[in-house]
Amino acid sequence: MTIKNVMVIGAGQMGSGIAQVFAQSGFHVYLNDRDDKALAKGINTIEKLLTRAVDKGRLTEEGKAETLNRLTPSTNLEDAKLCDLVIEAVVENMDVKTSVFKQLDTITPKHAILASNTSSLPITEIASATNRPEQVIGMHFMNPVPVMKLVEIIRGLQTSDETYQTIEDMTHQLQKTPVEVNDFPGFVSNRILMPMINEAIYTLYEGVASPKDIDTVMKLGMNHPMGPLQLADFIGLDTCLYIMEVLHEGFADSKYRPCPLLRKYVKAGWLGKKSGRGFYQYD
Ligand SMILES: CC(=O)CC(=O)SCCNC(=O)CCNC(=O)[C@H](O)C(C)(C)COP(=O)(O)OP(=O)(O)OC[C@H]1O[C@@H](n2cnc3c(N)ncnc32)[C@H](O)[C@@H]1OP(=O)(O)O
Ligand SMILES: NC(=O)C1=CN([C@@H]2O[C@H](COP(=O)(O)OP(=O)(O)OC[C@H]3O[C@@H](n4cnc5c(N)ncnc54)[C@H](OP(=O)(O)O)[C@@H]3O)[C@@H](O)[C@H]2O)C=CC1
Repeated sequence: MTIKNVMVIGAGQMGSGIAQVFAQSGFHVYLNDRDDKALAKGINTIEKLLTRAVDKGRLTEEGKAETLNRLTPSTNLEDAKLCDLVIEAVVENMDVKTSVFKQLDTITPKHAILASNTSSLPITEIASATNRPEQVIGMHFMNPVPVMKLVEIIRGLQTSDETYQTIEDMTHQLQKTPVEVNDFPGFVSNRILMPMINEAIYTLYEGVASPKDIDTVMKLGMNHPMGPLQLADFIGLDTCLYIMEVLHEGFADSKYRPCPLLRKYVKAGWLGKKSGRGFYQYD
């Protein structure tokens, strides 16, 4: 199948990065958000990152202008009727995602593939909100999308081989490396990463060390590029909590219980870097 037009839904940190990578790879991209302000912020982030790429000599001014020309901001989901592929990157909540997929199923052309950038939610359940489960798939990018090479591709129970192959080929076209995984809570990435982050939060909660010292142990002791608490702030504490809840519920195993401190911070609106405060404070 030939994919020309792509819609990315949700202009947050992941959606804007995904839209940028597709536009830089020559696709026409509709970046959709229900909120004008969020959309403007997403486009602004892309412009800044492209300018940085020009300054660093990785992109020409012409390449930057062409990339921006391929990006169309959208607040109308009906624009998806022009798209061959839609990638949903809204909040990590099953009800919100299934509502988006239900609408997309009626709006998009019959051939269109519907992908989710979900971090942990079952693709099979998202697919069941549509009448085309064979064309629904997980396309899980890593944050920050323009930098990270991995895309976890998740097959739902009914995802067809043709859909899988199209998305795998597309991942190579984006200069990323695909890894095929089956539909289990948290897939591979967050089944391993998020319990480590949750354990770091317990380590803080139990007074073992300060946030900075916990992060230093993992950075200097294990060569991680960011400490787990800094990484949690970077991902978003709301997203971390939602993922832990999916693991806890999905495996029905107490080893995945979210740390009470994580819940407390999310309730306080301390969502990490994006809200200005999490385990650290940001200007
Ligand atoms: C939750 C999920 O479902 C799945 C996930 O995504 S989990 C999160 C996965 N991501 C990680 O684990 C990231 C861990 N951190 C890192 O790899 C690194 O700290 C990092 C790549 C983010 C930054 O690298 P660094 O060497 O510490 O900093 P820095 O030198 O400033 O940045 C390196 C490059 O990344 C770019 N970069 C950094 N942050 C960026 C961002 N938010 N968006 C786009 N580009 C970014 C910088 O522009 C820089 O590129 P150039 O200098 O070549 O232009
Ligand atoms: N953060 C990370 O490191 C990673 C996150 N993910 C996954 O990507 C998805 C998005 O995460 P992230 O970008 O961090 O989240 P953000 O909070 O940064 O962005 C989500 C965006 O989606 C918008 N949105 C919410 N509901 C709708 C809707 N119904 N229609 C259109 N737009 C909507 C939000 O708008 P508003 O603010 O108005 O609600 C917001 O602009 C989640 O599923 C997450 O699990 C995957 C990999 C890594």
